[in-house]
Amino acid sequence: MEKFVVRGGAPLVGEVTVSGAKNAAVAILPATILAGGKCVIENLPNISDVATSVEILHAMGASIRMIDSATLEVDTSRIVVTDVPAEMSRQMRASYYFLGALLGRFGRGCVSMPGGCDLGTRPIDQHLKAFGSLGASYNVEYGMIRVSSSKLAAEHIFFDTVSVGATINAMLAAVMAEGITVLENVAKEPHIVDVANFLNTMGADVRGAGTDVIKIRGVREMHGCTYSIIPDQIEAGSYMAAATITRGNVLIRNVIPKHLEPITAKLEKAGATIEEFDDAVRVCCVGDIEPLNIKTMPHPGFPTDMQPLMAVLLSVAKGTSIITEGIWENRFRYVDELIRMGANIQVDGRVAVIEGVPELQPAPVRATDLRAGAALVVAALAANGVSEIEEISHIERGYEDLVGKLRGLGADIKRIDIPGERLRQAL
Ligand SMILES: CC(=O)N[C@H]1[C@@H](OP(=O)(O)OP(=O)(O)OC[C@H]2O[C@@H](n3ccc(=O)[nH]c3=O)[C@H](O)[C@@H]2O)O[C@H](CO)[C@@H](O)[C@@H]1O
Ligand SMILES: C=C(OP(=O)(O)O)C(=O)O
Repeated sequence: MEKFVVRGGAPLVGEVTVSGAKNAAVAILPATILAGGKCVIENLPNISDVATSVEILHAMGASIRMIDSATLEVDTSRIVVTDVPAEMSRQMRASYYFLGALLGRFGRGCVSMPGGCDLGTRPIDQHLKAFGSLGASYNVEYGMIRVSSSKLAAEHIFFDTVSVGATINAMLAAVMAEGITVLENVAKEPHIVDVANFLNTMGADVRGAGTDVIKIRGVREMHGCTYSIIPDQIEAGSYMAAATITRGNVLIRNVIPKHLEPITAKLEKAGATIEEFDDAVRVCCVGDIEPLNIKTMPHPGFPTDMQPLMAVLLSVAKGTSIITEGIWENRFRYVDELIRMGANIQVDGRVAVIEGVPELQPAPVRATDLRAGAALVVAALAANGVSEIEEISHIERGYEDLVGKLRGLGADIKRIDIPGERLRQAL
């Protein structure tokens, strides 16, 4: 087991470069299956969810070649296996995208119920509804989801709830279905647009991504391509929050400022000064943190994945803030850990009432999920003294080289292996 040890209390200062978006990468890698040929994917983040996706592709018969640390060539022409190994698909949420991609190319696919962050129930009924509407049959048995179809046909699908995963899975399954598929009430996140752009670069005809309605004209075949993944909105937002709470001054490079707007607006209200450039933002903060009310919503609303990071920031605001979680039924599990660090937060269902305290205290804490883990690291950077964050494998699912990037900003943080550290102390 590994942990981060952070000595906090100093402002973050300098420049940091954001990696490619996790939630786009984990959809684009399975989508290469639809090419049945070679794709070169650039700006891939070096995170464990990407490693798992690559391992799955490899296990299914794809050839993978590393071109550089952020670029892979994925050749899916020789894929024969359409069952994703269960132990691999359970390691991440996005393994469900293999279903859509396999169904689209081979008319069949099987994955185990996906893993990912524990945020309460994470149903996949809308994914199955989309597959069913396109003419596939499916069953869920012994934790395995199996889909199959002799011929997919276009359909008009109205989603009952706005779902990132179901929108992407429906696009993957429909790109080669005969006719024009219309998807309504879809998700509009930047990664939805990125996946649609990738599919179009492979020869698909997907229009309207980023709006409420996506139209897909089925094509007979697709082909390989070269594609660069968008920067990670949430990784960028995490550094923005860290710069603000530590009263730092950080230039965050490789971002699309437009994607950050909901985050920028809230951080400015909290007291940060944010300067936008073409592909960078500078965040600095000198004064008090002002309290805020935030409700998480589908894009272009405030992103739920930033919610724990904002809770940390608001725990040292001058007054009372309210955060309402509009997407997940149980995304406040980290609050107990934050309370160990001196925060004053009351949670009632999906609402957290945060009474700002003058400062956070260092403490040993445990990452309960990916963004909760990142939020605790940010809390530790703000707390004067040494904190330890355990269960960091959650964090490493989604943040490339968090330690290296934070050290580049002057943070005192290290990653240690707990048994190794005990041995060193014993000697
Ligand atoms: C790998 C990935 O991209 N993960 C992101 C994705 O998760 P994920 O794709 O799992 O999230 P969804 O957008 O599907 O879920 C949104 C809401 O819809 C509900 N729902 C979803 C599917 C379904 O079939 N039925 C249903 O009821 C969920 O319970 C939730 O309340 O979007 C979430 C919302 O922005 C983010 O927090 C996750 O970081
Ligand atoms: C919830 C998240 O990820 P996943 O859906 O992969 O669990 C996240 O990225 O914050």
